[in-house]
Amino acid sequence: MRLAILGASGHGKVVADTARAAGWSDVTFFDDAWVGKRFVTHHPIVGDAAALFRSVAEFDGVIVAIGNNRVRLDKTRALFDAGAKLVSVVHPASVVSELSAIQEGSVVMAGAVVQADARLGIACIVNTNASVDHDCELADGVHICPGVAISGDVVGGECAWFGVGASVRQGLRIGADAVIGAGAAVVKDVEAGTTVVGVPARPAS
Ligand SMILES: CC(=O)SCCNC(=O)CCNC(=O)[C@H](O)C(C)(C)COP(=O)(O)OP(=O)(O)OC[C@H]1O[C@@H](n2cnc3c(N)ncnc32)[C@H](O)[C@@H]1OP(=O)(O)O
Repeated sequence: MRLAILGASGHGKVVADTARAAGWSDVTFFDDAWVGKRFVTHHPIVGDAAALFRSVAEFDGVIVAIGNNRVRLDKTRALFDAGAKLVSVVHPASVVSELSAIQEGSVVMAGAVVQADARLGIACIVNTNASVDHDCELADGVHICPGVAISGDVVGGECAWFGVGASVRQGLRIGADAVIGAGAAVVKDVEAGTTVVGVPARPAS
């Protein structure tokens, strides 16, 4: 089973490791820095993004491992349009409810938990030891960083970024492109495009 990963960053390294644990036997990277960088750990980088777009048919699965939410989502959509078979990668040591739904191009890292009736769009990241509780709706391109706790019924807008260790009270609406700072405790809705930090979280000055 051949998996192509676009993005040879530290995040890409963890996606590759997660994919291997999930049963992908052959992992190949593409990255625009490939001329000067030929390996991520022992996985080869064989070309740039354009090379992947030319060769999508050669892979059983394709996923984008770029940390920037907008870039990851844009590349994922473009690869879909180019006919790539986008796949989700779920670590076997995560706990994902069979009542949840995770769309293509998303990744769930080791130790993460996704509870019943949670719904995740395309190109989402549920990072190491994060939890997404029941009935959450996360739009395309959301990143839940390591150790984040999202309570039940939370809505995360497109490309919202939940920083490491943040907590979010149940039932809140987090707007598109919002940024939740590391360690924040979110107890009110967050407007689209707003950065909030602190306990309780308030807009960053
Ligand atoms: C596997 C992985 O690595 S996944 C990646 C995980 N990474 C993260 O989760 C990072 C989350 N990012 C953050 O929390 C960032 O600090 C942000 C986005 C909130 C702000 O970043 P920047 O805009 O670069 O802010 P900057 O670092 O310049 O700080 C500006 C001010 O805000 C304060 N501040 C920054 N982040 C926070 C925070 N999380 N909580 C409280 N205060 C903060 C700083 O102390 C600083 O205050 P000062 O002006 O009084 O000195």
